Amino acid sequence: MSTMLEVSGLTHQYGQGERAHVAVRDLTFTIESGQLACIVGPSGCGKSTLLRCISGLIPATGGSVRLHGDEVSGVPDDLAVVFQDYSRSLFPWLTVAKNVEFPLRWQKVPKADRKRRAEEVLESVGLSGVGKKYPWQLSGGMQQRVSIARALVSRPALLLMDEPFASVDAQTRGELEDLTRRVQRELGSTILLVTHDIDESVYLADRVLVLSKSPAAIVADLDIALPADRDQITTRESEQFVSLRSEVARLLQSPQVQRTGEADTTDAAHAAGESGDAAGARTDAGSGAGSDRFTETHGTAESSDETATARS
Ligand SMILES: Nc1ncnc2c1ncn2[C@@H]1O[C@H](COP(=O)(O)OP(=O)(O)OP(=O)(O)O)[C@@H](O)[C@H]1O
Repeated sequence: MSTMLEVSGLTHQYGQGERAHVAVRDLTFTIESGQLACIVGPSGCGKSTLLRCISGLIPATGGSVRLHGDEVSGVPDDLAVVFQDYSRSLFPWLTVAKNVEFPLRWQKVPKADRKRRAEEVLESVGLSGVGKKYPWQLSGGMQQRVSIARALVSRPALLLMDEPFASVDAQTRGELEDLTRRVQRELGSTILLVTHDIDESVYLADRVLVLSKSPAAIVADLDIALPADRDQITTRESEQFVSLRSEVARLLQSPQVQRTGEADTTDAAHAAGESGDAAGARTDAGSGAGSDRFTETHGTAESSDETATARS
């Protein structure tokens, strides 16, 4: 496997002087080509800032980001981002097909190719036949599928996903998780996905990076050695899965993660205010309560050394 993304000593500071706030400090990691990696960390720790720096939307104030060897200094052509808020990222005045084609117009791909590729990618996300509709005529889950299709249509070298399923109901969320894994395997995409949801990170990923409170530092880098074929019921029931989610939950409650030199009270209040998702059964990285609930319910938090390898 070749290295797709190389993040070295990445630091981002918002503002200057007394108003300066260091959101991420000295982060170093690599993502291999074809990997699906998830980032979890407490609310406000700097996950979105990290993705914005990787995508070139904001400049790093220290360190560097390289995409297949090239230093990122603006938004690279072969990088795509899926955001949580699909309603704000799709163009309501364009049909679904035109929304999906949009990045190809930018790349000056001929019209017939654009149409064919948009149809293909819509089919791969289970939306063939809706190309002529407008986004606002679709359900939230379908709109997020359109966003994913639009991100994939240009065959990006790296797909960044920032809490992509946080605004849909629990059942749709499961469907979109499965869609992401299927598409990633079929296309061999490299994906870096940020989530608050510990269960989701373990279910989706080949690898989970656990971040500390702001300014974010990498506390653990876990291999998720679950079988490639995953199923919302049997995988989540498996001992290996339960053990891994315990491992991540424990890490998120560890002093290493909770310790914070610079996080302000707003961050702490924000973290405490998070209360898991509508399903009520997930464990939320932004909520100590979620982890307690897990411990009470499942009480089998054994060492997961067999299934998780801490790389750092
Ligand atoms: N534009 C900005 N100007 C100043 N500070 C900012 C800005 N954007 C984010 N921050 C601060 O940087 C820190 C990290 O924010 P960021 O949104 O990256 O965290 P996050 O981990 O993605 O949060 P959440 O999990 O709640 O989405 C927070 O303390 C936040 O208040």
